[in-house]
Amino acid sequence: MLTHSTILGYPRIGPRRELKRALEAYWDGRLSRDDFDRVGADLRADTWRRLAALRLGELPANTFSEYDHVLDTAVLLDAVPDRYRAAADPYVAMARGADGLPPLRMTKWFDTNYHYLVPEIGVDTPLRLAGDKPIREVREAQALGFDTRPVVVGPVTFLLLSEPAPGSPAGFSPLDRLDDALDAYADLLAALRAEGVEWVQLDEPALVTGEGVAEARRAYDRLGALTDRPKLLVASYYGELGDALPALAATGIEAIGLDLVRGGPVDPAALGGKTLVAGVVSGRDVWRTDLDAALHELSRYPDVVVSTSCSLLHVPYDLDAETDLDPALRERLAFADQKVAEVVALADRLARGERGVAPTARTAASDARSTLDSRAPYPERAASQAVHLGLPELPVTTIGSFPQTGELRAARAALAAGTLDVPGYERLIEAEIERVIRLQERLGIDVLVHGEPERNDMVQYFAEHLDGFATTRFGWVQSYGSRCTRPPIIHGDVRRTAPITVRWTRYAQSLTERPVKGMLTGPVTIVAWSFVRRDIPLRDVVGQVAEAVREEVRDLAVAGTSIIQVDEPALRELLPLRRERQDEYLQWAVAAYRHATSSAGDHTQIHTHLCYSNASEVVEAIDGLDADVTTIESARSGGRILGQLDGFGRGLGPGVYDIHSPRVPGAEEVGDLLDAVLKVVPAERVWVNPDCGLKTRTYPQVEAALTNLVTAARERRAD
Ligand SMILES: Nc1nc2c(c(=O)[nH]1)N[C@@H](CNc1ccc(C(=O)N[C@@H](CCC(=O)N[C@@H](CCC(=O)N[C@@H](CCC(=O)O)C(=O)O)C(=O)O)C(=O)O)cc1)CN2
Ligand code: MET
Ligand SMILES: [Zn+2]
Repeated sequence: MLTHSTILGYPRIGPRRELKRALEAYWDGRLSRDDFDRVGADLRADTWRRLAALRLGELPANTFSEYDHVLDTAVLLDAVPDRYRAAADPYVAMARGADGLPPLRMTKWFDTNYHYLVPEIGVDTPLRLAGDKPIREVREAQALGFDTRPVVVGPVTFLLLSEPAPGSPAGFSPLDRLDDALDAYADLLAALRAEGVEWVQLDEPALVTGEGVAEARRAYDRLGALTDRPKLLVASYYGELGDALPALAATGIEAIGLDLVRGGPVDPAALGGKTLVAGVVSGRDVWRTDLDAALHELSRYPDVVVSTSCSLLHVPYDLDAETDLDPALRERLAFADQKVAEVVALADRLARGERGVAPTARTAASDARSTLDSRAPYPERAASQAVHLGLPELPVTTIGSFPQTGELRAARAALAAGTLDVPGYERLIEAEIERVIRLQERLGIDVLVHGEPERNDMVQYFAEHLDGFATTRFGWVQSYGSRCTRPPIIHGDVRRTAPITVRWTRYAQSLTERPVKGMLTGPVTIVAWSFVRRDIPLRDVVGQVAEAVREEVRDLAVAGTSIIQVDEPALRELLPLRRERQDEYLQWAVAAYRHATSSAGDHTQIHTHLCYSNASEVVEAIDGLDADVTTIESARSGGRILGQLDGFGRGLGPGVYDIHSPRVPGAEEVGDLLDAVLKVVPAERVWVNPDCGLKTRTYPQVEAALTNLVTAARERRAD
């Protein structure tokens, strides 16, 4: 049997973002491959030592990644599209693109703010054991004296998250290749057994969506029946297994991981005698666990290992680093290391025969805010906006942010350290806004932005200016590759006490005759990218934030802002993973957005922006937002969203520049994407814009790319 405590995974970016810095230095050629590898090895060693020091029973391995664990799995299985194989570093080329080669598509990992690279699987994509990363990590741990349980994305989830390679026959699905994948997994299991590995964890979070149940049965019947293999833990998380639980329980695997925080309790008999790896400590929030309630739940199962509900990838490392937090709030919090300590404490108490107490029922009843829709129907608004704005056909705009330069970040750090005063900081921000305005005028952009230089992050910035939020100094969580965020903590009622953005928008507008878009983050996104209080329903928290955004929209409009963009890139993120719960969510999420924007008059043009959203799943809801203009990610997915937007009756800007790659698209490439848009959407409603904000890019890249956007738009206007 397993020892009695474990975790499904641990953060990997480093407590001070060591991996981020090393990655960026390695990509820039400032760090050698050897030195980069050493940073990774140190992070892995520190992780195992830390977990052992916290007295965790069973340590995971292969939780590290140089970019993304789904990409790691594709490389492990040799599922590398041919076009990348000749690149100097195929892994980096798939992640970030290389000369002339766009990267793989990137999208959200389930309902989290983590993003993975989407593998492409075709009828004859290789699926064979070609790599040895899990084996290397196991050996590395052994050399340090630790026996570990390697964690690998499971075959069903891997294939469900993949997309058909371009040119696949109609009706082909990557899951059709399950048997080939299982051959490779069988080889991997044999190889790990040969290393003396006792347990392997195969992650199958995709099963909580209700898909892949029959395939999971087939996969684990087959892997379970192998004789030359370690014991198998199949881990599910982010929800309940539903029908997949009896399917797994009927196979020959040894243990099942359940998310008991999100999934709720199961009948112990349903486990078919397997060990339960019981996820009772939440990996999705920063709240302390109710240990008595968790113990009560744990004591229902005969053969149990205490665990986290999912990997700790989504929470910061260590609360002890946050010395500035209000002590009353700190008492309620637990980051990764505190959660590990909770798991260990629970295992100790369980071993002593403690049984805990049932939790008291939570209060629920939601008093959803009703929308005060005051805007006229779109055609009327559009007419009044057209007169007011006088824009050319195919107007060119950007999504909001311009490059966040090292000087800006350093200035913010200096402001926080007290070595730069507020007026000095504000002068710097104004200078940056002026630079951004002049640049856009020079490039011939039609609707300008102020560039968001004053914002550390589009959510954290608003959190810092609203009551009810706390923010952290070191609470970094990986979003993708080297990019991280510090999710704010919503711990009380949210309220706006003063205007937040009006000053900067007004300043930007004072510099130019062209319209400057006001720029706000929407209520769903602010909540989705924060850690949320649990004592009131989510929709009520979103309702409070919507009210705050509504006040800001009103103040911007009163200040004369003629276009206001309210971003909702996370609209799909909070979408329940199971279909049957999705409609209700979409209804209140859309209502919150409409409430937030309802304080604008009809002549104020409302824009919204979505990205990474697999927007196809929420097209109707996007329509329901009723924004006058919607800018949406499209370039990186080859414009796939276009097929679904023909019914969309308002302004539309499918991105024609993939800003997530350092690659600059030529005017012709941009023109081709634009032509594809013009085939589906009438020209008078098409906008020309990048996929997302430009904050992660450099000025030379941005200048070159936007020049090409303007060129492509002007050529088509002339036609
Ligand atoms: N919250 C959130 N989620 C999102 C997005 C987003 O924009 N925000 N976009 C999508 C993609 N995800 C992204 C997530 C992060 C970043 C990003 O660029 N993050 C920055 C950090 C942004 C930030 O908080 N910056 C702070 C702190 C910067 C910093 O590193 N400061 C230095 C000190 C300053 C120096 O000398 O450089 C330090 O702390 O060590 C600031 O500007 O003030 C990064 O990883 O580098 C981009 C996209 C989806 N999810
Ligand atoms: C992740 S969506 C980003 C929207 C934001 N306005 C920006 O341009 O950065
Ligand atoms: Zn975006």
